[in-house]
Amino acid sequence: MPSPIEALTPAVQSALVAAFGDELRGADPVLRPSQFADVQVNAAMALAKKLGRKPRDVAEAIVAHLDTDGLTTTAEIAGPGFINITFADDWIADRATAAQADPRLGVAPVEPQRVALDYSSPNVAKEMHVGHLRTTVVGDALARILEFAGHTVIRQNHIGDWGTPFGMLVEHLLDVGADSPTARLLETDPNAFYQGAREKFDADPTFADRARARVVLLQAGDPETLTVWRTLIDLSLRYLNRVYRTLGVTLTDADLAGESTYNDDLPVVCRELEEAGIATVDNGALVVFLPQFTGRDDQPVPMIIRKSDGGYGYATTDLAMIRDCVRRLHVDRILYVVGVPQSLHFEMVWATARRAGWLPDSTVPTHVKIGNVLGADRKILRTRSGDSLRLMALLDEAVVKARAYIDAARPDLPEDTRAEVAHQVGIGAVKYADLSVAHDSEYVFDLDRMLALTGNTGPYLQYATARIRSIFRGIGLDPETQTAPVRLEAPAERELALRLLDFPSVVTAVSTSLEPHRLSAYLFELAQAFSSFYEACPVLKAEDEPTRASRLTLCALTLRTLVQGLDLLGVEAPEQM
Ligand SMILES: NC(=[NH2+])NCCC[C@H](N)C(=O)O
Repeated sequence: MPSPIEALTPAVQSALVAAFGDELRGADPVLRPSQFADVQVNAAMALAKKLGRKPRDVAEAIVAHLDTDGLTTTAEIAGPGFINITFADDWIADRATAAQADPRLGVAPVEPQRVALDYSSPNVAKEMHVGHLRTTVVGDALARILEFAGHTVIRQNHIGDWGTPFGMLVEHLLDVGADSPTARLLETDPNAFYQGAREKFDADPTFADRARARVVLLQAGDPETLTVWRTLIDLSLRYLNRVYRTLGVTLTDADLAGESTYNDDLPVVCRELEEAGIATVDNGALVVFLPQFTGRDDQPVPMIIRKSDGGYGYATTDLAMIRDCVRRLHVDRILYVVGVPQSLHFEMVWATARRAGWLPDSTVPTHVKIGNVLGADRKILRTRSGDSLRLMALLDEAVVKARAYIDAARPDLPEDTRAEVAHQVGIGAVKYADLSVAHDSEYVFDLDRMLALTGNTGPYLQYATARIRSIFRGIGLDPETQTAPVRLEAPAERELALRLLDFPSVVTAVSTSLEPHRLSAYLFELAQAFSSFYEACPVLKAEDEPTRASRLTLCALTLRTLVQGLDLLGVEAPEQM
């Protein structure tokens, strides 16, 4: 279902053609939301210049040829040549009624694409930190939004499960035994397991030698070593999956594509690039030089794909991943939800993949850049001892704080309900805070602000949904079955209905721009419009039955839109709070 502005656009385009001829077919009529009307047409300004006429005359000609077939009531020229347009109440009301009857709230599926989505990607045997919170939460919101829009999403969690530290980790696991309490640390406190291995490595030269020999065995595919390595990964996955379940993200073991997945492809990638003359040996390493990427000295920046010791890095793995995604999965798009600093790395990998013929022009790669999470001192969030903050500890703290709130606000709720609501509110607050700022900007991690019941926060929106549910609970009505026709009289009703009709275009826009914070901003505005409506318009005590029924439909549609919108962000909406 097109938004009001989208519905009006073709009519204004036709008016442009009717007034000024065929060369204006397809021209952008520049429709913008306005504080003076429902929408403003700004096309006259630019057109006047082009046509050598006064903007007001151009605006008058557009209005004279405008036929909106009942969609609008007035089109008035203001100032130098703006056209202020008002939508017809009946049209808005009919659309709102139709949206409430539609399980997809008017969101029409788009032309489906196959999208590979690389997100989360933490390292095995390491605690996830707040940086991973963002790559996980933003990636998961994008997965949900793209799927809802109609695309096929192939989630790819590139866990760091390979590399030199695994010699030491495997050797440590062999020493302590897979059933030991130390091994169980991988599930509960992976950093402690890692530290244990590291300390032995630094203190005990024979252990260090064994660790080095183990790396060689691991890379050679020694079956016994691979079995222990597999156990290490499995134990670590219990930790990762616990974080994912706590966060309520949609990643499962089926989405794992660890770095090790591409081991067999890495030599092939190197050989093919060398044979094609794209990579050359330089000081013993195999490197790709791309003339378009130059450093300060104007010399090309090398991208190393095989180190002089024969080892491989991220560049080679990422090249193998592209090659595989295009060949085997036939993707139209590849999205990488990864930190801002990796930007040049990805540009170089894509350029190399294009030259090698692995990335056709029809496949579009995008780096969804993730900004840093800061502490109150505006430096990267760390513990007092300088370590990166454990994600699980932050999440636990958020839930404890939410629990204190709900215990005080709703002592009437049963204990297990309060525990569940505290979880939904605590986790929802942290996720929403992350999703309400542009993904490439930094933000300060502040639990008190995230948990506030006012402002653009998760709890504010969750509370708005709980409040609407309580209206329906009070009269024993199911909001899903509330489909009485919407009628518009009060300005606040009209304002709310107009906002509701924007949902489909917001979802579609976010699925293209990959900016979940625009959905958050929309939901916040919608909740505010609902608040104004609820203050100005009595619902249960409305003056007559059709008005009451209409207002209940507006309440139900608002509830469904907020809950659906929050769900697309991966934020749960408690039944009560
Ligand atoms: N292609 C990628 N996903 N690269 C990002 C890897 C992130 C790395 N595993 C980390 O935890 O820092």
